[in-house]
Amino acid sequence: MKQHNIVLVGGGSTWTPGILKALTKHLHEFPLKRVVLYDVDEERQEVIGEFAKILFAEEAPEVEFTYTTNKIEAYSDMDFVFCQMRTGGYPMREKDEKIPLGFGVIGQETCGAGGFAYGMRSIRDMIEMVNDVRHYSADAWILNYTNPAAIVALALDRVFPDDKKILNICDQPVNLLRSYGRLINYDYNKFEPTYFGLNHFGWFTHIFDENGNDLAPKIKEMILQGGFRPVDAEQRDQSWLDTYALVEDMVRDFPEYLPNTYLQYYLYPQYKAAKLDSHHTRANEVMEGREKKVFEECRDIVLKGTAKKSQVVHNDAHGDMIVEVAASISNNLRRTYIVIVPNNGIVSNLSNDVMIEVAASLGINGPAPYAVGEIESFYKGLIEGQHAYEKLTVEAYLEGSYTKALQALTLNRTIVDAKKARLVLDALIEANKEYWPELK
Ligand SMILES: NC(=O)c1ccc[n+]([C@@H]2O[C@H](COP(=O)([O-])OP(=O)(O)OC[C@H]3O[C@@H](n4cnc5c(N)ncnc54)[C@H](O)[C@@H]3O)[C@@H](O)[C@H]2O)c1
Ligand SMILES: O=P(O)(O)OC[C@H]1O[C@H](O[C@H]2[C@H](O)[C@@H](O)[C@@H](O)O[C@@H]2CO)[C@H](O)[C@@H](O)[C@@H]1O
Ligand SMILES: [Mn+2]
Repeated sequence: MKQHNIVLVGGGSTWTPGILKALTKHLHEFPLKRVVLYDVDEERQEVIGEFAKILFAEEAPEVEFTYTTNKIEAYSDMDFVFCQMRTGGYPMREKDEKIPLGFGVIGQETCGAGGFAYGMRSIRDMIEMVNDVRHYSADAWILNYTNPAAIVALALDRVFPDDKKILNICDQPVNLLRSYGRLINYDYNKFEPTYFGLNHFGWFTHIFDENGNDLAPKIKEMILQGGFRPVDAEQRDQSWLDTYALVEDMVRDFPEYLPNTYLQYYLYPQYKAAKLDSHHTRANEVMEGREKKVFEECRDIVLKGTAKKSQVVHNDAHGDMIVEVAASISNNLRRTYIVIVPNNGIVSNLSNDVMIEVAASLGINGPAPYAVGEIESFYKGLIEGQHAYEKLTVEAYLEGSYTKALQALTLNRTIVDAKKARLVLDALIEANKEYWPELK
């Protein structure tokens, strides 16, 4: 089996320890020659990098491991680029969440005005990353987690239409599958799901078992009877438990399909905005929780000189997914994952340029998505509105257009009112001066 060279862009991310753990766990199907962590923040990179040295020495000493802030070292001679950057970091995420809430609309990492602001920041760095990678490793696969994945995917498709080796992914569908598995006490690995939508904006239509029975009706029934919790509920903060709990309301109101958790921001925008605390948002929860814990534990591991029994290298769907996707592509395994691809007729009544999230078989030539066919009016209407918002966001960035930015936010279901959209947009422009192009 081929031994791979891989780089993690955003090597100082809170998710890096989990991905590294997944890499060591999957060596049998995804052998490694060289692993590089790359980040623009030297301090973050050093903490995670020093921890990773210990992890590899203990779990896979044969792997050449380095960390760097140098692009040439990071991107030269790579087979896979795993990308998970956050332009502006958590302090900007905090503004994305708090500024819209100050105007009474949803403030969320990837949805609504917050997702718009984050998207406008991510596009610039993501374009730069692809150009750099292609300069130093023309054939590398780029697997991207960077959010908002829907907007990033659309922007990269626009700017690099002929690049067939960029794949945008999200772990939320597989997290939902794991959570359904826990709910009905069934091995989620045996599920065969059908799913359609945009990223953070989709539905499971069926969840088949290995005998061809659709388990979706049973899952919906159980949710209606006893509520819904994430597979790793014991490790979740309260805000995520609240988010999962509201799936019950969505299933009651719209019982046809099983919704992605993120749809609640669009289906109940006023109710959700009223529930969110504009003084203490998810960004605060993460900075006080996951970020603090990951960095403290990594420092502690370095002091102790061992990563054995560490909590920080706990492994979940996030780490597993990106490594398994890489293994499926590299070894032509043709396993099925839910990924983000150009529509090109997969949902037959949506336009070709929509970046849809669907089940696809992943092999050496990339994703081969399974056909979905026609979708019904409710879903088509929601998706087309959201796609128009995403497209206008990308165009606002590429053209430096204030009008398109205002159109995008007005179309977003979490805002709707154009006067409110203008107020939020102006406040976000002020907060993002360092990152966005000038909008005229
Ligand atoms: N698609 C998904 O389902 C999914 C799941 C989890 C996280 N994410 C995304 O993964 C990313 C990381 O999340 P996090 O919460 O760990 O954030 P984080 O801030 O802890 O980590 C991001 C890292 O990226 C670095 N960075 C910023 N700009 C960079 C650039 N241009 N080049 C290289 N590195 C850069 C930062 O310095 C930071 O260390 C975010 O975009 C997040 O939204 C996506
Ligand atoms: O609010 P955060 O930073 O904790 O999470 C935001 C991300 O939420 C989803 O990711 C899940 C992930 O699916 C799962 O593996 C698990 O570990 O928890 C995460 C949430 O904490 C979402 O898919 C991502 O796009 C978000 O960035
Ligand atoms: Mn996601």
